[in-house]
Amino acid sequence: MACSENDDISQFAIKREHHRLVQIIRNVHEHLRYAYKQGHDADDVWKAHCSNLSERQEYAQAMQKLATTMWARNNTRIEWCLEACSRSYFSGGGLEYWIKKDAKDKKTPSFSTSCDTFNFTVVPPLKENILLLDVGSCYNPFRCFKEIVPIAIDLTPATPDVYTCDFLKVSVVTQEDSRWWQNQLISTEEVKELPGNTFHVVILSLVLEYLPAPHQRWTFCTKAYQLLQYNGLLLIITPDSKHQNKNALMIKNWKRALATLGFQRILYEKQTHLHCMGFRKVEGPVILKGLPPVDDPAQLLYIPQDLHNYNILNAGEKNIAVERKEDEDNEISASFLELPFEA
Ligand SMILES: C[S@@+](CC[C@H](N)C(=O)[O-])C[C@H]1O[C@@H](n2cnc3c(N)ncnc32)[C@H](O)[C@@H]1O
Repeated sequence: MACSENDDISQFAIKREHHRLVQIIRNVHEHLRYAYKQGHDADDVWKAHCSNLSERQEYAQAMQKLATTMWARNNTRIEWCLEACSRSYFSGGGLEYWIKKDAKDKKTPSFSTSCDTFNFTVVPPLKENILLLDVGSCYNPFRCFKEIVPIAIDLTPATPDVYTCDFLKVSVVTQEDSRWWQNQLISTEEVKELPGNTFHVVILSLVLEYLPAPHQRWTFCTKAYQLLQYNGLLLIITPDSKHQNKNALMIKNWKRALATLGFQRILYEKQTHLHCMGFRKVEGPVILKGLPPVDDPAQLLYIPQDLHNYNILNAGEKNIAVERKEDEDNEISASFLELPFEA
C-alpha cells in the first residue's frame, strides 16, 4: 500500500477517535442541560449526576486523552493561563501596574482594609511560587511549571495527583495558617473545605459550561472570589469558535456579573476557539461606567447552549438529548466539536 494511503487510514482512525471522545463529553453536558431544561431542580440534576460514577469516569478518561494526545500541541489555554498569571501579571509588572493605577485613581486602596492581616493581599514582588487552584482540573495540566504550585481539584479526577472535590459543595473556611490546609489535603480522600483569602490564582478552564444552571456557575465564581487573596487572579477559559462579535454580549454580561462580586476584568483575548479572560480580585463591587446595577447577576452567566431547544431523539433505555436541527446548524461551533483538532 502506498505511503499516502497509510497516512489517510491513520488520519481517518484518529479523526474517528477524536469524534468518539468529543461525543462522550458533549453527551454528558447535554444530558445535564437537558435534565435541567426539563424543569428539574438543579440540585437534583447534580445529585443524579454525582451518583453516576461510571459516566463521569468515562468522561474523565475521554477529556484526558483529548487534551494530552489529540490537542497535545495545541493546549493554548494552558499556555495562555501561564503567560497571564506568571509572565505577565506576577513577574511582568502587571500587578504593580494595577496597584499603582488604583492609588492614582484613588478608587481602591493599594492594600486591602477589609482583610485581617497583610498576608491576605498579594503585593509585588511576589516572593513565593504562585499558588494556583485549578478547579475542574481533570489531569493537572499545570503540574510541570516550576514557578507554579498547583492544587488540582476535580469532581472526577483523571490522574492521582488531582484531589476529588465537588466545587459546588466545598466549604470556604477561614484559615490564617496557610500550611494547615496543605496538611489537610495530604490526608484527605475528598476535599470538603478550602481556605479563604489564600490563592494567588484560581483557574476555571472549560468547566463553567459543564454546569447546567447559571446559578451554579455563579456559585463557582463566588467561591473563587472567596478563595483568592486580594489582587489575586481568576482566569476563565470558555469555548467559542464563532468570531469575536458573535457572543460579545455574553462576554460583556459575564464581565458585569463578575464586577458585582468585586472582579475587575484586566485581561481578555479571543482565540480561534476560546475566550480567555483574567479578573483581578478587588474590594467589590467594581463600577462599570455607563452600566446600571445588575439585579440578578447569576442569570448573566449564561452560555449559548442554555438558549437551545432540546428534543428527545432516542426513546431507548437512555434518552439522548440533542439540540434541534436548526440550532445545530447555527450554533454547533460553540460546542466541543469545534475545539482544535491536531493530527
Ligand atoms: C472539560 S473538563 C476541563 C478540564 C481542564 N480544566 C482543561 O481545561 O482541560 C471539565 C472538568 O470539570 C470537572 N467538574 C465539573 N463540575 C465540577 C465540580 N462541581 N467540581 C469540580 N470539578 C468539576 C469535570 O469533572 C471535568 O474534569
